[in-house]
Parts: sequence; C-alpha cells; structure tokens
Amino acid sequence: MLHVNIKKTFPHFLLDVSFTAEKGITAILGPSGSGKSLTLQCLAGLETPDEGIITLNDRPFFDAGQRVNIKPRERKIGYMFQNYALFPHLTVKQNIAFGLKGKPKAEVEEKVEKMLKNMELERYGDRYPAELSGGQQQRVALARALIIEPDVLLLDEPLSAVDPSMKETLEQQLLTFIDKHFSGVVLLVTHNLEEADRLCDRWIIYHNGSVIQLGAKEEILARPVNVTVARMLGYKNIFPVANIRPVDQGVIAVVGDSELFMKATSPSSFDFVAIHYDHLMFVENECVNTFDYDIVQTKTRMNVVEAILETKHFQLQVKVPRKEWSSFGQTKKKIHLPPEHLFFLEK
Ligand SMILES: Nc1ncnc2c1ncn2[C@@H]1O[C@H](COP(=O)(O)OP(=O)(O)OP(=O)(O)O)[C@@H](O)[C@H]1O
Repeated sequence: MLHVNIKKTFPHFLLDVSFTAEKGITAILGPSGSGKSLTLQCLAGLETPDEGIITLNDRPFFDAGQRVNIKPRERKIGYMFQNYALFPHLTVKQNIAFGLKGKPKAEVEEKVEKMLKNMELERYGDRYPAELSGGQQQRVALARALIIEPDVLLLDEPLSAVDPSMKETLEQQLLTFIDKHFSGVVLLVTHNLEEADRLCDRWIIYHNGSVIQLGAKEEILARPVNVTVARMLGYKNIFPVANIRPVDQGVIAVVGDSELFMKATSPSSFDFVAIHYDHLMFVENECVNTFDYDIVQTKTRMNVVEAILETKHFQLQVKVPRKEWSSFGQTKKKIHLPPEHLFFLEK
C-alpha cells in the first residue's frame, strides 16, 4: 500500500494532501492547477515536500522527520509523463533503456528486447519518436516507465495529447498493456471525468492543493461531500435549503417556497439538497415530491436529450435517452424527485 501525507508550500500555492492507494488503478481527479502533477513529482522524488511522509508497504521513500529522502532512481517508481516526454533525438530502444543507465550492457539489451516484445514494438526499436503513431509512442512511454520493474506506476494525463478519434482505442490499449504487464499501485492523473470513470474504480478528488474526497467511484458519484465535488461530477440539480424539520421516516427540506421530503436523517449542518439527473422520474400521478413542469430548453446530443424543466418552484436539468424523452418527457409533464435519492450537501 502506498501511503502519502505531505505538505509543500510555494509562494502562491500550498499542497497539503493525505491518501493511501492500493494495487490497481486509482485516479487523481481535479481541475487544472489543483496539485495533481506536483503530487506525482513528490512521489517520484523530483520535488521534495517540506513536511510529511511517503511510504510504500512501510518502506519509506520520504520522511521529513527522520530526514529520509530516497533518490528518485532508488524509489522504483515508473513515471509516464504528460505528453509522454519521449526524447526526440533518441531511438525507441534508447528511450526505453533510459532508466537503466549504468547497468551492464548485456542486461540492458536483454530487458529492452523483452520490453519491445511485451509492448508489441519489435519492429520499431531503431525508429525515432517522430516516426511513430500516437499509439506506438504511448507504448514506448509505458515501456520506458516499466523497464525499471517499478512497484508504483505514475501516469500523468496519459491520454490528454491523443486525438479524440483515437482516444477510446488508446485508452483500451493502455489498460490492456498495464493489466498484462504490471500488478502494482497505479496512480492516474486526469481532469477528465469520463476517463476516470472508464479506467479507475477508486478516485481521489483534488481541489486547491487538498484532497476533498476519496474512495470508491460509485460512492463518490452517489454522495459527493460538498458542492465543489458535486459540480465537478456534473450535478446540476443543487438547491439551497432554507430550513429542515424532522418528520416520520425522514426530513422535510424547505427549498424556496416548496418542500421536499427526503428519506434521510437530519444533518448537523446543511446548505444544499441535491439529486442526480439519473434519479429524476417522469410520472403521471401525483405523489410526494411531484411537480408539473414546462420545458424551457432542450438539446439533443447523439442519443441523449438534455432538457431544462421549470416547475413552479425551481428549475431542473434532466438528461434522458432520446427514446425515453419522446415517450415520457414531452408528454407526462410531471416530474418526481424520489425521496431516497435526495441528499444534503455542504458548501
Ligand atoms: N516549482 C514550482 N514553483 C512554484 N509553483 C509551482 C511549482 N510547481 C508547481 N507549482 C504550482 O503548483 C500548482 C499546482 O500545479 P500542478 O502542476 O500540480 O497542477 P495540476 O493539478 O497537475 O494541473 P494540470 O491539470 O493543469 O496539469 C500550480 O499553481 C503551480 O503553479
């Protein structure tokens, strides 16, 4: 298990993060400038934290208190940089061998040959990066990171430079090659929610140099801890709560001049109530949390309709498959907010 608890101060930025990561791929997800790459650099030993510790299975890489700071090479951390950062003047073989500098020639050659085979690059060893496709460059970068037989693999925005038409293929390819040839801790930095969703089951959410939520992806998606995380995850239906009162089997939240029944316990503090658009339901009959609506706006994207609905009390944003929209959304004119899917959010 990788254990990270570090602080690093710059004149205009404070990184103060604590998390653990186990075998498998964990996403570090957050907006630009939130400290994701800086964390990877501290892990790899390219930046030195001011305070804290970094350990892998209790082996310290860094411990400010004990004055431990293991050299980058000795940490056995594979690092795939943003945009791959391949050396343009070196061949594929030389790029892959880069991390083995100082090792006996025969050992280097043997390892490079094996890596070329593993990454299906046998025919490209003597080419230069500019003579490769995007997918081949990606595999060279992965080979260069894996050749040191790392215990931890760091991937910094591995798909950000990829042409959108190739993204899905290269994403799948990356996943396949990692699955086949690496079994340790992988940290994947991204600011792309869909990418994190497809590649990782565990997420660490960054904001302004701090971890604001971490855990299983499904739990984070279902229950973001605050409005910042909720907005990052694409929640649009977030309403300020004026007051709450406990009732039988739940809580009533006063939202504007309306009341919403929630299957929840009274929180100690509350600012907003939220619901994911997946949980909104078009209905015909009147029941609790059911509102008539007018359609204010619709946008059709591929097979999905995004619509803004206006009830007497608030606007709701829905996203439904086109088929469902034509059979329900346009005709039923009542929307239901299921009490079990409404939850409280803090600022
Ligand atoms: N060596 C440095 N000196 C001063 N400030 C730095 C240094 N390295 C990073 N920072 C600052 O730390 C902050 C976080 O940078 P970082 O590159 O980690 O962000 P990020 O989340 O990876 O962003 P992006 O997604 O855009 O790559 C930024 O405000 C950056 O300016």
